[in-house]
Amino acid sequence: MAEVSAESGEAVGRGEGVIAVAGEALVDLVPADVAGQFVAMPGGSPTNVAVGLVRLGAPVRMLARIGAGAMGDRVRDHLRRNEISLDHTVEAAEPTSLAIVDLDSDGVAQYDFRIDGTADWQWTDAELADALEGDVVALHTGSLAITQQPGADALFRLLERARPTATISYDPNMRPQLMIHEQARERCEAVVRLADVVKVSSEDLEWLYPGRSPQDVVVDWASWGPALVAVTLGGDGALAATAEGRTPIHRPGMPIELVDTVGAGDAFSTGLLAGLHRRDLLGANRRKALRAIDESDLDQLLGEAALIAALTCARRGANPPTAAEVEEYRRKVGR
Ligand SMILES: Nc1ncnc2c1ncn2[C@@H]1O[C@H](COP(=O)(O)OP(=O)(O)O)[C@@H](O)[C@H]1O
Ligand SMILES: O=C(O)C[C@@H](O)[C@H](O)C(=O)COP(=O)(O)O
Repeated sequence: MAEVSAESGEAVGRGEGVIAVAGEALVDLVPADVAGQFVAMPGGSPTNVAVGLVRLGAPVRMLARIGAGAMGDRVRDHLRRNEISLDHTVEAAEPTSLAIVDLDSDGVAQYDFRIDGTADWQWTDAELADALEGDVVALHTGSLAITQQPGADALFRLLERARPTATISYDPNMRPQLMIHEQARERCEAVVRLADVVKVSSEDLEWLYPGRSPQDVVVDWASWGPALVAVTLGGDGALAATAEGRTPIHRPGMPIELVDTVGAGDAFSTGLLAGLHRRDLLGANRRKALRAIDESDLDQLLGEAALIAALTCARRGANPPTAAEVEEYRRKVGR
């Protein structure tokens, strides 16, 4: 395990290996300051996680099918600008998916999608053949890419292939308007059973299991195999349960001036994965150590994830902070 600095209480040093992230690379249309206008911002839940990880200094491999035309070019530019290689992406002939964002008066985002026949969901096994070559210690996926057919099954087989060597990380990021409830729940539960780390929002759980409390589901899921299950609760922070623990721990949210919640959940996943990477807790050979994470380390990890999420909520769209921005914020507030 990485050493812990007596000064900050944080793990010092860095884990080895690359975090692979698989899934949609699309364009979010985010409401602009001028009423009725939108700003086109490259996004897609897994893409947001990949960008956030690179900005925090973690080595990333992006597995995405990126569409044709100007929108696809924008997405490719976004990845290049964030120093993410296109080597494991597919330049697809199909169009790029669009997510149209609506914000309520509190800045909480709702999504509408244009995804018919778009590039993201057309994975084949052949396109993913080299996805795990080299030192891949974790594979993160979720959201639409693991539920929308025909590509979702190829991605699921990739998770099965990755499991003997890599930590599997999953964010269901449910989109009810695009999913059939029973099928989505079955797929979600199958991925939870394969995963080591699961991050899910309380909103997703309400849709998946109406009437059940997040506390109840999180303990249940943690008994199915994952070492760590975290449930995000919007401004109320997050809950987390471990495979070994009984009572979930709660980490309150951080007070911020909210601009919008676009990418908040992805930023939380980013914080979790970056923290696990830095603590050298990723990779199948670290599974035992990950399962043994203690309560105070877990609490600290949730705090790091909440900070990344809060800083993302404080600016427009899915625009996660860099390590330097996180440091600057910490210096400012004296933490
Ligand atoms: N109003 C808020 N104030 C501070 N942090 C927030 C706020 N809303 C969300 N967050 C942070 O973002 C995380 C994810 O938000 P949540 O809304 O639960 O997920 P999602 O964006 O996936 O729906 C929360 O756990 C919290 O850390
Ligand atoms: O991939 C999607 O479903 C839409 C994304 O483009 C969007 O940026 C998003 O997923 C944000 O998710 P959140 O982190 O749960 O807010």
